[in-house]
Amino acid sequence: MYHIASSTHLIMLLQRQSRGCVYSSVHGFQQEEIREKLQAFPGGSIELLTQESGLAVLTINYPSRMNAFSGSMMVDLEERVSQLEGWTDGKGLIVQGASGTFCSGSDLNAVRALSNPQDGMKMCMFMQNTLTRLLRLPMISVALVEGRALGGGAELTTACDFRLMAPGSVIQFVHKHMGLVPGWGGAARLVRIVGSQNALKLLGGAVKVDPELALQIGLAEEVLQGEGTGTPLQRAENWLSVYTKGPAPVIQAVKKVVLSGRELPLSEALRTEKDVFGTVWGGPANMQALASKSKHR
Ligand SMILES: CCCC(=O)SCCNC(=O)CCNC(=O)[C@H](O)C(C)(C)COP(=O)(O)OP(=O)(O)OC[C@H]1O[C@@H](n2cnc3c(N)ncnc32)[C@H](O)[C@@H]1OP(=O)(O)O
Repeated sequence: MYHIASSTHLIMLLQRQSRGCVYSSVHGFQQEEIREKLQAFPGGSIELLTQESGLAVLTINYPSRMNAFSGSMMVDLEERVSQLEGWTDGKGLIVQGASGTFCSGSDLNAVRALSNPQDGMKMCMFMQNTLTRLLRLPMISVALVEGRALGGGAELTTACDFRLMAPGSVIQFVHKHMGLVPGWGGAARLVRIVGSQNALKLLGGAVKVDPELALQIGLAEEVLQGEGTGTPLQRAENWLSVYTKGPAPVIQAVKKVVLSGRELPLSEALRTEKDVFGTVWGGPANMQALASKSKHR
């Protein structure tokens, strides 16, 4: 029998779908098994700070290894993403590295220990799931790149909606030099950001992308200039606040309609847009705007 779902039910369904992982047990992926393996390579942490303003800061924290991802940090990241998925007041997210550098990719000590193809594939599925969920969070996300974003670190930047680069910073897909290709979803996302020609150049040449080149090819949105106007994090917060000003349900709706436009075939994206529209139409922000007879001059 066919049931017409209530709009709340439908939205919950959509939310679950949009949070959806790429891999599940159907693909031979056992989350608990790989979590256990990854936990055997400890070090560093992923810190999450949520603010009343609706902005959160996620920090990759392993300075003694240039913020490389240990196994336990991969597990940490998955847990922080789960926390953010449940944060109803969230509007914006900044992903940064500790101590003035972004992330130097996976911890080479863990990579060496997990170098057999089966373990490599499991780690790859785990990180693809996490980074897909990060990109699909119902908030606008920014990677704040200071210092270097190398290998998996470069891939992580592509799991954010925007990239802001500090002067002198570098994004480099060094995988070719390691005899690898991206495996955390970085190639698929990069093609969508800069196009296949540019992606081929960046991956094939393991090109060091400085802020100027990043702006030119559309990898970065802005270079955070302006010594004396606050820390790079404050400047990134200022930049993001322009897009997150307003009530959380409206900002989250903005992200959802853009996300569905980006990821779904047109007919499906249109239907999703209609459903998301239904959540804000006649809502508190809409009623308030109508009552105040606002003009947009
Ligand atoms: C699908 C994922 C694919 C991947 O991510 S593969 C990994 C790709 N990343 C790399 O190959 C980065 C290798 N590291 C480097 O090139 C350099 O360390 C880097 C980041 C340019 C920094 O150079 P320097 O400023 O000269 O500093 P340094 O080399 O002395 O590094 C400081 C300490 O950090 C360590 N480190 C940096 N990146 C690491 C990593 N990815 N895994 C494990 N340890 C890493 C480095 O070994 C050094 O430690 P220590 O002081 O010698 O004990």
